[in-house]
Amino acid sequence: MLISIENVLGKDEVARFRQGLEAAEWQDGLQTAGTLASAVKRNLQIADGSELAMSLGNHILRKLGSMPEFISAALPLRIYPPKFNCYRDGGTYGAHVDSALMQVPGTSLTVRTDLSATLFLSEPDEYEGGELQIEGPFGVQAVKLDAGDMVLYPSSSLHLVSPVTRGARIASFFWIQSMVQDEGERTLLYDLDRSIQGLTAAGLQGTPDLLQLTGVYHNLLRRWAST
Ligand SMILES: O=C(O)CCC(=O)C(=O)O
Ligand SMILES: [Fe+2]
Repeated sequence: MLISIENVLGKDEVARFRQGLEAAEWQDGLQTAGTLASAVKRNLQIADGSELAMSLGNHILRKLGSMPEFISAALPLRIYPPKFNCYRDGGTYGAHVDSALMQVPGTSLTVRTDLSATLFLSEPDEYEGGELQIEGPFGVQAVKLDAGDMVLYPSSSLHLVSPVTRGARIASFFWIQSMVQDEGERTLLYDLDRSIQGLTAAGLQGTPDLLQLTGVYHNLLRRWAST
């Protein structure tokens, strides 16, 4: 399942991020590419653990923590500290699958990558190309969102970023270990939660049917979640 979440950052926050990032030191993304990725990765990144990456990353995590749609879709257990990348001058990231396990630098913590996220920090008209193309059960989906919006997709998907032939594409990207490892189970829980939220908004709160549906949600979560 591929989910776009709008307005993770407002336009003023995006502008503040961009100011910081444009003045920052960027390094060759190859420095952190695994053997599989290094043949296809051509971009720039901010150093992991830099003060800027940490402070912007923490801001993103705080925002996401208060977003019911993100919590419902990801059921996050652990989140890899957000990283920042930039593609320009033909920069691209060819087809790859993200590594299954990522150790958080400077810690002994390992994140199993269940979900991958890209939070766009450039507006689509600022650059040519740079679509995130994600392979799914119904073919390839090309994603290019407004600045401040984020896409979530299963880390098991083959994906690529097409070459940026004009301007620059700046983004934050990171991985999430979900309490529900199985993509199919997580999708069912997300769909069920959306229905419950919809029925609640329609004024059915407190009715026996909605209570029962809410019970089913929690009982499935109890079965499928690990903490
Ligand atoms: O830049 C993006 O949108 C995705 C980056 C990516 O796929 C990766 O770093 O593994
Ligand atoms: Fe990737």
